[in-house]
Amino acid sequence: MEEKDLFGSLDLTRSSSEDRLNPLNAVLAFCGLPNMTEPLRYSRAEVAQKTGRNGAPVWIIYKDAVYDVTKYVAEHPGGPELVTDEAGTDSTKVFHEAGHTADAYTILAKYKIGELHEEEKHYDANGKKKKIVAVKPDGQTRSCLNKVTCGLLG
Ligand code: HEM
Repeated sequence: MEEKDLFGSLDLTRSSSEDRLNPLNAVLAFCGLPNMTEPLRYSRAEVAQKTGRNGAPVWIIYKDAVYDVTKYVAEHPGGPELVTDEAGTDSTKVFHEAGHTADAYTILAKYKIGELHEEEKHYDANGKKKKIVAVKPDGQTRSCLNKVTCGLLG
């Protein structure tokens, strides 16, 4: 019987350079399984549908990561409503301001299911909040000095 050449028969055109360097990903790709070292990505709109209502699960966002806390809701020491009220939302501020101990953060980490798409993230790779730059429509981007000069010149 002809023996399969695991790495030789891989379609390397479909994998990234990182995949090719990581033997685990090469094996997963060979078996037609998803890349396990990359987090699953979700959009904010997708998370917004996971409100816990009508049988939907309870998902929250905390610092750009997505958590499915459906199974934790009933156990929540502050009562289930505090969590379900936030279902489907970016709960970063609320979760932080609730004054949770390190225990709560450890528990939360166990429910992580993925991350937001890169372009929807609010934090950079160092965990710092990104600066949101407001883009003004054309014609409104003149600096103050420019505006004063234009004003003086009529
Ligand atoms: C997102 C909305 C949430 C709000 C507003 C909230 C609020 C609170 C409040 C007010 C308490 C204090 C309860 C008391 O002392 O009687 C508490 C405790 C706690 N919460 Fe939450 N919580 C939220 C989500 C979560 C989630 C998602 C987890 C974990 C997956 C969690 C884990 C805990 C734990 C372990 C405690 C016990 C005290 C501690 O270790 O901080 N909470 N929460």
